Amino acid sequence: MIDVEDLTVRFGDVTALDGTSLSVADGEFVTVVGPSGCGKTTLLRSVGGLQSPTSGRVRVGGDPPEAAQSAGELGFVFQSHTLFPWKTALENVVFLRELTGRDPERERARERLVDAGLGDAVDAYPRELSGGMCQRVAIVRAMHLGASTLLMDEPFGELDELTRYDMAASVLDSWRDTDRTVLFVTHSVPEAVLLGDQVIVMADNPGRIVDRVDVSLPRPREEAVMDTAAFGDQVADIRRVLRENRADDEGAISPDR
Ligand SMILES: Nc1ncnc2c1ncn2[C@@H]1O[C@H](COP(=O)(O)OP(=O)(O)OP(=O)(O)O)[C@@H](O)[C@H]1O
Repeated sequence: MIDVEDLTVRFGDVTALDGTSLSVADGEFVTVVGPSGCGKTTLLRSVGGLQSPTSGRVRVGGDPPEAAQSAGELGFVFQSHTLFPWKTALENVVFLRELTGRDPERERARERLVDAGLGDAVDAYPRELSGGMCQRVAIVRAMHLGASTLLMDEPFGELDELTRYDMAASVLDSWRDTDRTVLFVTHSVPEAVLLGDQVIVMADNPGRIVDRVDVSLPRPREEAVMDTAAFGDQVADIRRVLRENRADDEGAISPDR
């Protein structure tokens, strides 16, 4: 359970988040879209305890985020991977479990890497892998940690179109199997609809939540759902909300994405 109450974060004159409240129930997959600079990353970082609020309160599973993090209950995937360069892909994946005193489950970790199309990369170091491959390792690592809450900030940004949807399918599979809570930031409205139970729509100047849209598509969702009229309607609805709340043209989300 994620609980954000009246959260304001200011950086000097910039109000990155203005009195934002948000509640994500256990097991929910909530996606976040909005124009560049509307505070999506700041929201995620605040939930993860990486950003202190100017005012307001954040709780994860009833605890301050810092406590949830040290208990290994928070997993992160950032826009650019944060792998340890001196560890192989497999060692990177098991490390966080070791750090939090859990069974590293090496064989399961190896299987996850193979399932993510990284069978040949298990014993490779990050410098030997492409940016997209490293990002996939980082996603596998977050899944393998088994944290009850997963915070993902544009995790597929560096991936090509096909790999993006393979990874989306693997994140959805893993989420369904473990029932964890996910807060997922993306610039892509179709990706937000494909993945989310709900889509949080944000606006900028100041950064705030302007809508929360239920995604009424059945699960499990395959990529083919994106070709249906119902999917197109949901995407169009969210794009309309984005346009209606656009402060100006600068930095606005492209309606084609
Ligand atoms: N550490 C910081 N110091 C100063 N300003 C910051 C800092 N972090 C974020 N900001 C500002 O706060 C606002 C929100 O930034 P944030 O990165 O949260 O937006 P975003 O929606 O994630 O953007 P993007 O989609 O481009 O990643 C922006 O105006 C940004 O410049």
